[in-house]
Formats: sequence, C-alpha cells, structure tokens
Amino acid sequence: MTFSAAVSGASGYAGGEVLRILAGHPGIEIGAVGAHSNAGQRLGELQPHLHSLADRVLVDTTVENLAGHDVVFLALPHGASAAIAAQLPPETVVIDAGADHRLESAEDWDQFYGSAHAGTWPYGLPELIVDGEGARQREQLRGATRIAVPGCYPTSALLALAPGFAAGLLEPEDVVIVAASGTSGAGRAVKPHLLGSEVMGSMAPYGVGGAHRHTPEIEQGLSRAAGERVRISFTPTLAPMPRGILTTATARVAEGVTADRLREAWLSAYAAEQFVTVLPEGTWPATKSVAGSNHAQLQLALDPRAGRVVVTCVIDNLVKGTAGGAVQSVNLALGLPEDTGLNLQGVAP
Ligand SMILES: NC(=O)C1=CN([C@@H]2O[C@H](COP(=O)(O)OP(=O)(O)OC[C@H]3O[C@@H](n4cnc5c(N)ncnc54)[C@H](OP(=O)(O)O)[C@@H]3O)[C@@H](O)[C@H]2O)C=CC1
Ligand SMILES: CC(=O)N[C@@H](CCC(=O)OP(=O)(O)O)C(=O)O
Repeated sequence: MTFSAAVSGASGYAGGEVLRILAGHPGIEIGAVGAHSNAGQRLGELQPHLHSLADRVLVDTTVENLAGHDVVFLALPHGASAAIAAQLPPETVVIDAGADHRLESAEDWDQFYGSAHAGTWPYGLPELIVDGEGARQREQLRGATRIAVPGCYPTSALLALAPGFAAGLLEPEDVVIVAASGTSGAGRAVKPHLLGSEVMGSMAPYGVGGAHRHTPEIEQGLSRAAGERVRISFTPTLAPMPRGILTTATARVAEGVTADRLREAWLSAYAAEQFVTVLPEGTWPATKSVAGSNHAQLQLALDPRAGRVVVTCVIDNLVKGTAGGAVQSVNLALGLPEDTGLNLQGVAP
C-alpha cells in the first residue's frame, strides 16, 4: 500500500529535506507541494538538488490544497501551522516541524513564544526515554494522527542526557548544555546576522541567559525521563557550517556513580536503537560523520574532578533534527517499518 503526502514549506530548508527523503521512500507518494511567497514557482528553481521533483509547481499553503492526502507535513514558521492543522480531517496524519504543538505548559509557551497556546501533540522523538522504566516515546507515535517534531537542539540534548536521568544517575539541577548549530537551523529567509560574510570564519552565541525558546522544551523532556523537575542552563551558538549540531551537555552525577555505571546506562539505553549510537570509548563525535544521515552519535565521560558527566551528541539538524525524525515518526504513525526511506550513512568528506 502506498500513502500520499502533501508537503508544505517546500521552498524552505526543512520542507526541502522532507521532500529529499520522501523522494526515496517506497511507501509514500509525494502529492501537493506547498509554499507561500514562492507559490507558482517550479520546485527546480528553488530546490535544484531535488532533481526528480524539479517540474513540480509550488501551490499556496491552503487547507484545500493540503487536504485529500493521507499525510500532511507542515514545515512552516512558528505560529503558521496551528490554524491549518485545526482544519485538516482528524484521520489525516499531520506532522508539524514547527514548535506550535511541542510544549505541554501553556505558561512556558506564553513566556517563550508569546502567542496563544495551540495544545500539545505526541512528541516526534521515537528513541526518547520517557520514564524510569525505560519506556520510549515511539509508543505514543504508533497510529498517531498528530505529531510535533522536536526542535533541532532539543533532539540532540534529550538524546544526550535522558539515559542518565532515567537511570537516576544525575542531579536534576546544575545541568549545563552548550550547542553549536550550522546556519541552516535558522531557516532560509534572509537575516542580517546570517550573511556569509558575518558567519564565515566566526562563531557567536545567541539566546544567552536562558532566553532561547528550546530551554523549556529540553526541560520538559528531561523532567519526564527523570520523573522530577529538571532545570537547565542552555546556550546555543552559531557555527560556520551549513548543517550539523554539536551539543555538549554536562550534569552532576549522583553520589557514588562510577564511569562504568554511566557507560553501561548509555550503552543499554541505545543498544537496540539503529539511529542512535554510543561510539566506542575514546572516540568523540563530529558533525561531519552524520551529515545527510538520520543518525545521532554520542560519547560520554566522567569528569571526576568536577563530579560531572560530559556527553556530546552530534546530529544533522535537517535530518535527525527535523525531516528524518519527522519521516521516522510518520512511519510509526502509518504502521510502516520505522526506518523506511531513512538513511543511516552520512556524506563525507
Ligand atoms: N531548519 C531547521 O534545522 C529546523 C527547522 N524546524 C522548523 O521547521 C519550520 C520550517 O523551518 P525552515 O525550513 O528552516 O524555514 P525556511 O525559512 O527555510 O522555510 C519556511 C517555509 O515556510 C513557508 N512560509 C513562510 N510563511 C508562511 C505562511 N505564512 N504560510 C505558509 N507558508 C509559509 C515558506 O514559503 P515561501 O518560501 O514560499 O515564502 C517556506 O517554504 C520552522 O517551524 C522551523 O522552526 C525544526 C527543526 C529544525
Ligand atoms: C541556528 C538557528 O538559528 N537555529 C534555530 C533553531 C531551529 C530549530 O530547530 O528549531 P525550531 O523548530 O524550534 O525553530 C534557532 O535557534 O532559532
């Protein structure tokens, strides 16, 4: 059986990446491709790398154009998806790459986004440990008809730290996360601080001091894994590369926790997960190794002087961090094998 999918935001980075993956997906046929200011354009003019789809014409992102498909991918700016999703039939699988349906707390939503809270959908990170028993988020995604794709920084931060919180090995306060992202994380629209001459050969932090909107999203996932409230300090930085995220997360370990115990917890958490790998001891992950793949690579060490675990995680922000994670979640929603159409191999050099 083949399912049909509409993709909105098809002129953007996230929508383009969804199309790249769906073009090689044996169970999904691409239907309408939606855009906004670029409606009416040939896809080939905006996404020249999507060769087999070059002659598709972008349509307006309207309910009429998106309806009539089994699946609708929304890859729109924050705030644009909730109104559209609300008008799509309840049996349609709607997957939102934006933030509109990620947060449970209306208060957090108000503080970080400042608009009306649209509600909460199942969170599209299948491997995420959601309790102390090791239950996974994928159980919430089987047969789901509404899915919220995580933010790209939360994907890497949650995969990095959830095993330690779920196993009761980490203290819930004094968690520090610093992450570097490639520029595609900011989307395709022109922004003065993202001009090539500003970004090339330079790195800079932003959203410093707990101001980034992914702070409550990371806290929400870690608190669920820990079974208690976790508080983090999160600092994003912009790195001069088109794609990739390197997240470094550190947390104080509980009294008496050894390096072996930590390693065992992370290894057992991901032993059965094909898209998340704890690298062999002593090998530290690099963004290049996951470029173009739906893979997250991790490594960890105990810093005994500081009494902290240090975990690094790399992902491709546009694949595992958005479009790959979205397709993986949709596969679960449709009852397809979870890895259908997804690539584990990266592109190198
Ligand atoms: N980039 C990333 O790494 C990640 C992105 N996301 C999320 O995915 C979503 C898309 O991001 P990204 O692709 O990076 O952004 P882009 O700026 O690259 O693309 C935005 C897309 O949305 C369309 N659009 C803009 N305004 C509207 C509107 N009012 N109604 C309908 N469509 C509209 C644009 O169409 P047009 O060009 O025709 O105007 C374009 O196709 C965002 O919510 C983002 O937060 C999530 C995780 C990671
Ligand atoms: C480099 C960069 O600018 N990154 C984006 C995050 C992109 C993403 O994953 O998040 P959302 O889906 O929540 O927008 C940012 O910090 O706003």
